[in-house]
Amino acid sequence: MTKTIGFYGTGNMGRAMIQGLIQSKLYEAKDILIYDVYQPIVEKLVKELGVTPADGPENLAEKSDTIIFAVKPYVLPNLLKELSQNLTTSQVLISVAAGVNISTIEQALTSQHKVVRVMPNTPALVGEGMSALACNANVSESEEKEVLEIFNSFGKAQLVSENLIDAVVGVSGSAPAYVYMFIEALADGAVLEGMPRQQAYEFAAQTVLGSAKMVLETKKHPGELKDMVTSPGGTTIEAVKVLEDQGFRSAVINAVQAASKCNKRLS
Ligand SMILES: NC(=O)C1=CN([C@@H]2O[C@H](COP(=O)(O)OP(=O)(O)OC[C@H]3O[C@@H](n4cnc5c(N)ncnc54)[C@H](OP(=O)(O)O)[C@@H]3O)[C@@H](O)[C@H]2O)C=CC1
Ligand SMILES: O=C(O)[C@@H]1CCC=N1
Repeated sequence: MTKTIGFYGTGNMGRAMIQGLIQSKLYEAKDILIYDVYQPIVEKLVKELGVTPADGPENLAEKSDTIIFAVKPYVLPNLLKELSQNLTTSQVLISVAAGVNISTIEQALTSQHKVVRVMPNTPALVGEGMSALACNANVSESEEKEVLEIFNSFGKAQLVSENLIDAVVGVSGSAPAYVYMFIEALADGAVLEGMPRQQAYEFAAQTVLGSAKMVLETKKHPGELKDMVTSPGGTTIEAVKVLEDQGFRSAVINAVQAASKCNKRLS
């Protein structure tokens, strides 16, 4: 029998996962049900992607085998309470909301529900997401595998213990934002030196992509890869010194910690 997956919330993160899932071909677009309070976004996704709009929130709960909640953190507990009569203990309920603990979700429903807390990121849209998953005790091993398959379909996914989700927010959930800032800043530097802006974005983004691939594929320590670029008395060490003088590393470490702390605070 064909399995269905439902999404509450089709904003930035919801859309990224939906598009990633369709591109991966794990689900056919018609088997993806969506519900969002903002109707224009639903119409747009139905038209552009061919997903199925639910006839209201209860209808989505009743028709979906697996459900992903991609609404804002403060919306989630009330939404779960509203749906408590429609959600069953055989469905796998996945939340991507920052700062919402598994126990908060269980309290809004019952401790018998199958709950998975996930922290994904928006590169899911292009099949290069990074997600961390934490499951409650009601999720069976085969269901755990199915959820991993969903999140691996648009990138990479790992099971973690729930207490690591705060670190995950800092290092990957929120991190695309800092990487885009870095790309923008790299390009601004090239523009300052006279390169046209569009060309500068391509040089900067491809350099970030290639450097990330080197870390993942060579498995070398990032410091060793840095040293391979840094010729004695050369251009790179001049740039490295400026970054160290201006607190680049500690700025990034503090940023990761700030996002993690905020995630803890939200819970
Ligand atoms: N953006 C990101 O990079 C990441 C986000 N997340 C998490 O994903 C969740 C969504 O974030 P994001 O996509 O950025 O937020 P968005 O605001 O872009 O999307 C949320 C959508 O949910 C809609 N919504 C509000 N209430 C309901 C409801 N009761 N039922 C269905 N839909 C509803 C919102 O409509 P309206 O705007 O009209 O309220 C909006 O369209 C958050 O919990 C966030 O913590 C996790 C990892 C990364
Ligand atoms: O900024 C946020 O709160 C969400 C969670 C991780 C990325 N975006």
